[in-house]
Amino acid sequence: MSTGKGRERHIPSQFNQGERFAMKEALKVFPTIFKTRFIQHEVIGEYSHLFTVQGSDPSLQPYMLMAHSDVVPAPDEGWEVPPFSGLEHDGFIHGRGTLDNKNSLMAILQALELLLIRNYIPRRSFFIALGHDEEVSGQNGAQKISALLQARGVKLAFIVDEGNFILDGFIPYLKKPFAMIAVSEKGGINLRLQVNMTPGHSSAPPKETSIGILAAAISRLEQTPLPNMFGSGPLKTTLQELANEFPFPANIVLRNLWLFGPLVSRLMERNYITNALVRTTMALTMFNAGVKMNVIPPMAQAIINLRIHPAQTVQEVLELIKNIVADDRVQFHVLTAFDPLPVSPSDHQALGYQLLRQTIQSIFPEVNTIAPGICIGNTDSRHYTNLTTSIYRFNPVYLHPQDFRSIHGINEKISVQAYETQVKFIFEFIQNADTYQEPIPHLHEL
Ligand SMILES: CCCCCCCC/C=C\CCCCCCCC(=O)N[C@@H](CC(N)=O)C(=O)O
Ligand SMILES: [Zn+2]
Ligand SMILES: [Zn+2]
Repeated sequence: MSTGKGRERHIPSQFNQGERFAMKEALKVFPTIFKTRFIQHEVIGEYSHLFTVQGSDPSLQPYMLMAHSDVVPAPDEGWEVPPFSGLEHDGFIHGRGTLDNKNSLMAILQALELLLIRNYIPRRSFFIALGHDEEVSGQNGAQKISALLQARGVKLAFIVDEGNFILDGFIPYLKKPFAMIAVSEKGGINLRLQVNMTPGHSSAPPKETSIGILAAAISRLEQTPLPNMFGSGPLKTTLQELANEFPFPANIVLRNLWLFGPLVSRLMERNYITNALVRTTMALTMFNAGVKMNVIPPMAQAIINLRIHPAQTVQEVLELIKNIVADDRVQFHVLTAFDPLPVSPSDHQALGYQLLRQTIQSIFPEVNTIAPGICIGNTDSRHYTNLTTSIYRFNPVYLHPQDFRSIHGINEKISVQAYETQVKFIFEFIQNADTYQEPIPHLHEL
């Protein structure tokens, strides 16, 4: 495909020592961005940021780069360094948000700053949308930005958001890293289960209390995994793209999933991360009950966080859950719910996907395989399906299983080198997006 190389000059992504130091230390604002006349900055929903970078060729359809500034909580326990210290040591920047997703927010702004310092003027317009409430639904950030852009009549060529990575060490026998660009994401349900009972004196307890009834229901759910849905959704494509990276006979197995699918699906469900690719998962994340040690508890509540496989819907999953619980004393309250997202195009005409592919090959020449896949987590990009059918969830950062465990876990960190490379990737990507190639309209499969 044609690249932005057709432009007058391609700015090489080489940064001097001073810039690299500033990049690492840059917790200041980005002065050049804020004084550039073709960049508009707006604050949306009080704390989210929308940058509109006006390109020189208004005939090219704009795209959007996304990130979010908020993070999940991080109690000090278990952390090597205080989770909000931002301490740098051993070549790593430590802290909550260094992988999810402050690294992307800073890298996007840093890359743009470095381009502007070099008198870069984009040909293709683009937006930078930085949400402040991604971890708690995105309703006041991304959702409002999406509504604003829709009201302005904006349509996007594609979106790039967080969601997947360059994966290294996730699959046994696969020694090489590979890039998985998530072309869809699972659906989600936050479900509250509740049992109410008449309180009383604990010296004469009923046969079962609200806590016992709810705990038994939760135990049945944990002992009854939802069906393995291997074979539907982007996973088969992911594995087939990966086949060449595996030694014999694994490569033959992956090239013949029509025959070996059941074997592969059984192997995938053994590991908690790959299991999340083959089924709808349930996680009991909150349990509240009891008022006093000598009072029969009037109420017990539990929150279950479900991530829905692309082959299922919210309604189907709720039905399955109720059948497993099978106890009329347990009440169900759906707090939030959304179906799995549509699959974005990844063929040779998919502009956003091909630009990611091109830039990955340029910045990470050691990565031989780039495959479409699904994001097992959820992202703010789900709020933008009204503006584009091409949403890609990918951050150009190596991720190992222990790094994955640190996301929403403990000891989240990013190496200085990985952060610099992420800046370099975005620096190149923005220029590559200046191609004259335009997206081909994509109709989602029904
Ligand atoms: C066959 C290849 C194996 C592939 C293994 C997949 C490894 C998992 C890699 C990345 C998943 C990490 C998910 C990060 C994006 C999720 C961002 C997030 O935390 N979102 C929140 C809030 C929300 N938007 O719902 C969430 O709860 O998901
Ligand atoms: Zn997160
Ligand atoms: Zn995130």
